[in-house]
Amino acid sequence: MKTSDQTGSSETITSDEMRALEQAAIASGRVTGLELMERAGKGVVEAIFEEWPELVKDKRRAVVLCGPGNNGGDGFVVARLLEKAGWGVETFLYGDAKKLPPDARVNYELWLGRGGVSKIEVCYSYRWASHPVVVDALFGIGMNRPLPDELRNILMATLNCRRVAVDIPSYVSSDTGDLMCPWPHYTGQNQLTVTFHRPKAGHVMADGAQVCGKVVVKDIGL
Ligand SMILES: NC(=O)C1=CN([C@@H]2O[C@H](COP(=O)(O)OP(=O)(O)OC[C@H]3O[C@@H](n4cnc5c(N)ncnc54)[C@H](O)[C@@H]3O)[C@@H](O)[C@H]2O)[C@@H](O)CC1
Ligand SMILES: [K+]
Repeated sequence: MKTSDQTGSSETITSDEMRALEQAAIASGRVTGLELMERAGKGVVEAIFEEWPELVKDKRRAVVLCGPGNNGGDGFVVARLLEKAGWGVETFLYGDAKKLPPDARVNYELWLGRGGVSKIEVCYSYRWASHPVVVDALFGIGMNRPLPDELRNILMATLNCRRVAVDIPSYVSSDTGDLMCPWPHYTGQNQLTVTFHRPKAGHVMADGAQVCGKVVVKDIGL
């Protein structure tokens, strides 16, 4: 597992420490949650083009799977930035848009201005081969229970795509690296994981060290 660290230090931090850092930065007035989310989404898109430079000129199709929290919010930023770069982007939302947290809701609305959002159920019968890039923005450090089967089945169907996990694959616990659903251990190939500020234990420990594939740490100015 390689962590190409761009923030000068690669020791891991816990999800609680990350949340505390984010809240302190926001409380200090130095930055808003929305700015952090924009930087996170921008970091994911940068990492995609750094990892697969051939995708820069060859505009591709991407699918972004957005969850009910701020990880989903990052996904809507990624969708908007890829679409702005000329990509065909489809987004799917797991959860109720009306219940999205504020920063995620803003980015959901911003995305609506550029493209539609489908219910995640549409993915069950998807032809993934025509979508070489799938972005997993379902759950990040807020994942607190096993992944529902229907989401696991969707993610399993994308194994042959270029897979991009926002913050962490949604089936890996960020504090332990344990798999949060039955998941094959060999699936680190063509998996890019883009996390923020520092790696988390889940990127380097236990099964997470395998299934996270290439982990890139992007600075979001914390
Ligand atoms: N200001 C911030 O807080 C920032 C957050 N960021 C992103 O936000 C993420 C954390 O966002 P949240 O704290 O909203 O948490 P998540 O977006 O990771 O997920 C939380 C939501 O999913 C639900 N959930 C958790 N596990 C579930 C499961 N197994 N099945 C079904 N529902 C489940 C929770 O009830 C909650 O509604 C980070 O991973 C990162 O991607 C970044 O944008 C940086 C800034
Ligand atoms: K994720």
